[in-house]
Amino acid sequence: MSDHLQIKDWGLGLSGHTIIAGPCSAETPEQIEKVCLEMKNQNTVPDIFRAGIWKPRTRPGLFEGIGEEGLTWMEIVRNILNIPITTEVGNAAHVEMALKHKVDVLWVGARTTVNPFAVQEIADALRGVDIPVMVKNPMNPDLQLWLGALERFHKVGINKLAGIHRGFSDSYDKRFRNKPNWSMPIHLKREWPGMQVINDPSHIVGNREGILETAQRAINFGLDGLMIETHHDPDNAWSDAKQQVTPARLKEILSQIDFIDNTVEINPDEHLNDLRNAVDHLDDQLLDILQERFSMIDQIGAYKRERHLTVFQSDRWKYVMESRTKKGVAKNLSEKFMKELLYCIHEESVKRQEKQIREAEPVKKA
Ligand SMILES: O=C(O)C(=O)C[C@]1(C(=O)O)C=C[C@@H](O)C=C1
Repeated sequence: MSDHLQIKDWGLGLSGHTIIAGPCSAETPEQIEKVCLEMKNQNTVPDIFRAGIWKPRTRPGLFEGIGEEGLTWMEIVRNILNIPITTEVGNAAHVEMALKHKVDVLWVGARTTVNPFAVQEIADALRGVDIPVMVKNPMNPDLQLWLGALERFHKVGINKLAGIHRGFSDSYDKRFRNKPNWSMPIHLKREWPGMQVINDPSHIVGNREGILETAQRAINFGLDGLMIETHHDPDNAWSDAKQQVTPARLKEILSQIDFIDNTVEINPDEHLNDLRNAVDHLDDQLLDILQERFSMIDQIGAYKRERHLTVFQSDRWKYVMESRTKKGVAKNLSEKFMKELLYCIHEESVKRQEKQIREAEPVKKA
């Protein structure tokens, strides 16, 4: 997996954070021309121009993309902006058309990433083709599906790869169109060292107002670029009207973001070294304490086995959970963190005790 190429090595002349912008959908040649001219006039030319040609819509009857004809309009982008172009592909026929019209970068949407059959079909259509592919996270926060889709492309020889974090479907949390889960791109980067992830704040927030804040958070976390839907007349866009911004607003957003350089490795000075040494020491203590706790847990496990008691003790667990969470919150630890930590510890405790019971000699009945 290590032989994949980062965005700067895709041969497209890109460096630093990658900015991808353009309309949600290609609508008419005039629309493409207007967006490009406004980008040029505003002096806010992205690194890559995006335009949806085939739109996966949740329900039928909405604008489902202009289709192949829209790809012929990409010449307009090349003439005005002279930058690479990316579009979404959802099946082998889309790939064939995109390649025919010399699209420079492909992306796979969240609805496709969830379906390994569809991803494999696209990957098979790309066997032997040298083109970068960006894979959006699946609709649900399943890291394995995301990784799996990237692996399918890698296996057919695509080595120019990146992920796109566009948030996750969550029908209860109305604050977002697709809720961000910042742990996911970080997990992806941990699992596949060197894998870069672009953030798509437009699909995360689903409106124009929240884009700047979400984009800044993505950069703070160390993501590698932004994909922002941009239209010369967002209110009258044929799809995603609420979340598209004008080129002028794009310019404002990009000028307000503090682009923290994520390629610079920290060269620790004495102060940082001291702090890290202190953390090393504290982590050692944490591990000693955990070792001690699990030794007690094993003793309780032996007791339970002898007395023929179940591993899970709900009243005791409720007390542990509530009392520790309260204490943790008083020590400025978040309730969410406390609950996750305690669930994790409890899960390990019950697994150990159940294993003790399973592996021990059966207790003789008196
Ligand atoms: O108190 C017990 O019975 C334990 O085994 C300890 C412990 C824990 O991890 O704190 C583990 C399992 C039980 O469900 C309740 C609590």
